[in-house]
Amino acid sequence: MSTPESFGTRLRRVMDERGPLCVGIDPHAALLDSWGLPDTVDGLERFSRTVVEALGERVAVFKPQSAFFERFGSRGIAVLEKSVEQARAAGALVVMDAKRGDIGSTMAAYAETFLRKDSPLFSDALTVSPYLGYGSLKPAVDLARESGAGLFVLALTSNPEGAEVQHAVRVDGRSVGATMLAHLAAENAGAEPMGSFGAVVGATLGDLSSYDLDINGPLLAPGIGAQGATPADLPRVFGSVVRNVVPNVSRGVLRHGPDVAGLRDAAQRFADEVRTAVAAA
Ligand SMILES: O=c1ccn([C@@H]2O[C@H](COP(=O)(O)O)[C@@H](O)[C@H]2O)c(=O)[nH]1
Repeated sequence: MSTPESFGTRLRRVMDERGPLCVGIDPHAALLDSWGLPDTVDGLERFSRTVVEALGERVAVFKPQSAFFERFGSRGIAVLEKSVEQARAAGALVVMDAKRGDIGSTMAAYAETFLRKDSPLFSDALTVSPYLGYGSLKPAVDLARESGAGLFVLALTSNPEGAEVQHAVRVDGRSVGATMLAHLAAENAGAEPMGSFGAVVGATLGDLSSYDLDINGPLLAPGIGAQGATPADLPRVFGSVVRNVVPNVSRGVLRHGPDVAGLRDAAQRFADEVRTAVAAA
């Protein structure tokens, strides 16, 4: 059996071709309403299809937020499956934002759901929570390697509440967030052009120079737009690893729909601002 091309390799290529922007597919009830859509499965389907059709051939990555699909039950999950398929068919990579994390034996089932090649919800990468211990993620790490998929591990999240856990200092003097980054650096050691095991690090967090963000892997950076960060913040937050950053914008783009030109213009504006910021770094 041939080894699949790794997520890190595929991500680097699409970032080089399209720029690094990741657009979130977050069908909030308020957004459905502002788009003139009902808060129903039909509204969910029209919203998601519009986003993918507008941006699928332009952005590097889509990040569907699973919660907004799950709230509609099995029919919402069916829309999510279709959206993933359409996004991947358009050449974008899909990072499923489901933030899964559990004891290893259950984690293995989550991994089967999102990281097994023939699963209906197979995604190029999955967000995972390491707060049952990094080692509990091993089934997902192993299956991601086998499938050529990736993970984004919550290390330093964009929300202010995350600090009480992630900045907590262990007996060895290292913070919890720094420990997660160190695990990821070990996972990605020697990978070229970069590893497949990324960290979630909020663009909202200001100066992170006390953290070693050089994990030889991608850094998914939510927080731009609705949460107040801007592309211009990226060099200050990420320093020398800014070229590994996948900046995520969800509501900041989505609020410009349902007009396709509005969505495309908004995504292009963010993409241009990211390019300018990264080039100047
Ligand atoms: O630290 C994190 C991790 C994930 N998210 C998710 O990203 C988007 C952000 O949406 P915006 O509308 O651009 O604020 C959303 O799906 C979050 O669940 C995050 O914000 N921070």
